[in-house]
Amino acid sequence: MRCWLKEKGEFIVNRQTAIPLRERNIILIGFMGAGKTTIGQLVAKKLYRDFIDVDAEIERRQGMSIPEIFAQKGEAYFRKVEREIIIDLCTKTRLKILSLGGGAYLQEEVRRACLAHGIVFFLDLSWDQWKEERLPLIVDSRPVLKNKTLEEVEQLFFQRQSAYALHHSRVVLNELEAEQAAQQIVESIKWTWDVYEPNR
Ligand SMILES: Nc1ncnc2c1ncn2[C@@H]1O[C@H](COP(=O)(O)OP(=O)(O)OP(=O)(O)O)[C@@H](O)[C@H]1O
Ligand SMILES: O=C(O)C1=C[C@@H](O)[C@@H](O)[C@H](O)C1
Ligand SMILES: [Mg+2]
Repeated sequence: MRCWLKEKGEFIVNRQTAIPLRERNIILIGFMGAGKTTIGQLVAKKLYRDFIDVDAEIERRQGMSIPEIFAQKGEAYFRKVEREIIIDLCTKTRLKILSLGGGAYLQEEVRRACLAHGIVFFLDLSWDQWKEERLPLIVDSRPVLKNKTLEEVEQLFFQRQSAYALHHSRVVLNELEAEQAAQQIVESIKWTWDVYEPNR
C-alpha cells in the first residue's frame, strides 16, 4: 500500500491545489455498510480531528432521518442535498475526517470536489463478505436496499465499483477489524505527510 500511496501522493502534490496535504480533509468512500462511519470515527480519534458523517449531517440539516427523506421527498431530492453538503464541506472545511454515504460518490461533482480538495480512501470489501456479514446488519436501515432482490443488490454493488475506483488510496478490508483498518489509514497518511511535507 505504501508504494501505491507514494504514487498517489505525487499525484496529489502535482495537482498544485491550494490546500496543504496535512490540512486536507480525509474522505472515506465505499459501498454501504463497508464501515465508513465506524472506521472514520476511529481515524478521527487517532488523529485528534473532528469527524463528520455526511449521512448524519444531512439528517441534522434536514431535521429528518434518511429513510424519512427518501419516503417523503424521494431519492433525487436526497441526492441533491447530499451533493450540496459534500461540496460545501469539501470547499469550506479542512482537517476533518468525512465519511460519505455509500451512494454519494456516484455523482461526478462529488467525486471532483473530493479528489480536488481532500484525500480519498476507498474502503474495499468483497461482495461475498459484504453479503454474509454486513447485509444482515444494515438491510432494515438503508432505503436503497428496500424491495431489492439479492441479485439486484449484487448488481448495484458491482455497478458502483467503477466510481469507487477513482480514489487516492485503497484499504482492503477483508478480515480487518475496524480498529486495524483505521490504524492502516493513519499510518499511510502520516507517511504521506512526512514524505511530501517533511518540515511542517
Ligand atoms: N471492520 C469491521 N468489521 C466488522 N464489522 C464492521 C466493521 N466495520 C463496520 N462494521 C459493522 O458494519 C455495520 C455497518 O458499518 P457502518 O455503518 O460503519 O458502514 P458505512 O460504510 O458507514 O455504511 P453507509 O454507507 O450505509 O453509511 C455496522 O453494524 C458496523 O458495526
Ligand atoms: O448506498 C446508498 O445509496 C446509501 C447509503 C447510505 O449511507 C445513505 O446515504 C443512504 O441510505 C443511501
Ligand atoms: Mg455511514
